[in-house]
Amino acid sequence: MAIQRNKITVVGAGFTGATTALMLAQKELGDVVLLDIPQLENPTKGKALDMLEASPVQGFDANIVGTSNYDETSGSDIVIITAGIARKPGMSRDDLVNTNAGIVKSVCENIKRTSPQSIVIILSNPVDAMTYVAYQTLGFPKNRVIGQSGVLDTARYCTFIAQELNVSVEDVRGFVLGGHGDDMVPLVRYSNVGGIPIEKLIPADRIEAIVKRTRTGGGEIVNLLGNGSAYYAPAASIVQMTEAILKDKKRVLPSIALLQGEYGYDNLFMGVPTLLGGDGIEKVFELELLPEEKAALDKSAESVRNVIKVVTG
Ligand SMILES: NC(=O)c1ccc[n+]([C@@H]2O[C@H](COP(=O)([O-])OP(=O)(O)OC[C@H]3O[C@@H](n4cnc5c(N)ncnc54)[C@H](O)[C@@H]3O)[C@@H](O)[C@H]2O)c1
Ligand SMILES: O=C(O)C[C@H](O)C(=O)O
Repeated sequence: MAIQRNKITVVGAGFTGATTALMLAQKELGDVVLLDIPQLENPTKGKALDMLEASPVQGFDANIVGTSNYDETSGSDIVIITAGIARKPGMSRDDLVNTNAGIVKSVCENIKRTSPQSIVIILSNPVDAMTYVAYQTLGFPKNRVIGQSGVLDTARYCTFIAQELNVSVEDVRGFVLGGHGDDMVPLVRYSNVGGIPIEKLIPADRIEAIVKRTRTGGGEIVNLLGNGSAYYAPAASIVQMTEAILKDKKRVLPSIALLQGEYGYDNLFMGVPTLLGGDGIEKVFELELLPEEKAALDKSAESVRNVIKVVTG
């Protein structure tokens, strides 16, 4: 009996999109359709074919095609949106809002038509506001419209903690709440190494430095690259979320979710701990926060609201 593979569409075949497509195929999470604009159809086909030709060497069974035609994406289980412009040194993610809102809206109009049952994961920046735009345009239930930021921000945070203590990254646990901007909230109190709270292991001034570096982690890479933004860790983050959904793993991962009263916010998309499984965001975990943690989250929420206002008028 033939088992049908999952179908995953990646919109935007640039740095993050192409890297994501390759990682998805390498993990055999499904067949991948990589889509970019018609002017880039041949390079998109070329990237997909090049990836496919790596499959006999690496031993993965997954088809990968490039296209600019949404009909080829139809019936996708998951759609990942990486389309849009990336920032350059000196820019904030919010500077991308007008251009990327137009792009995300047009992409979502097509997805709504061709993959109406899909779960959509948004990467394009400023990602909290772009997830809002996607939700408005798609008209899908909130569990099927998910933004990626927290897995990446948490990965950076955990990398820096592991480096600080010279321990395995596998033993570091923590998470980052809030918007994907410089006032995101790494939750120090909930972070541990092998179960030991990091506050018992790292001096306060060093923790503060790690929190600061996490908040500006995207900018650090932008400044080093000079002409674009991070893509390896962002792609790995999207792939982890996709795997959690396609394998119904019920992972507890931070995602950008629509908040309707949780944490005291209404009608706001922002990063919170979620349960990711076959239905997308199956639950938002609400934690009790100390007054200073809530104040930091309020500040981050305010920044997200201000960007959303730009797109809602
Ligand atoms: N949320 C996150 O954590 C995170 C992480 C990394 C990157 N990003 C964001 O992801 C986006 C992409 O980054 P990148 O490094 O891949 O940029 P990139 O410039 O390498 O690729 C973007 C691609 O999108 C394509 N595109 C533009 N308009 C399109 C449309 N209407 N339909 C289909 N494709 C279209 C472009 O042709 C290009 O190939 C940026 O906005 C970036 O800021 C977010
Ligand atoms: O920093 C950026 O502009 C890209 C992305 O949001 C990141 O955090 O790497």
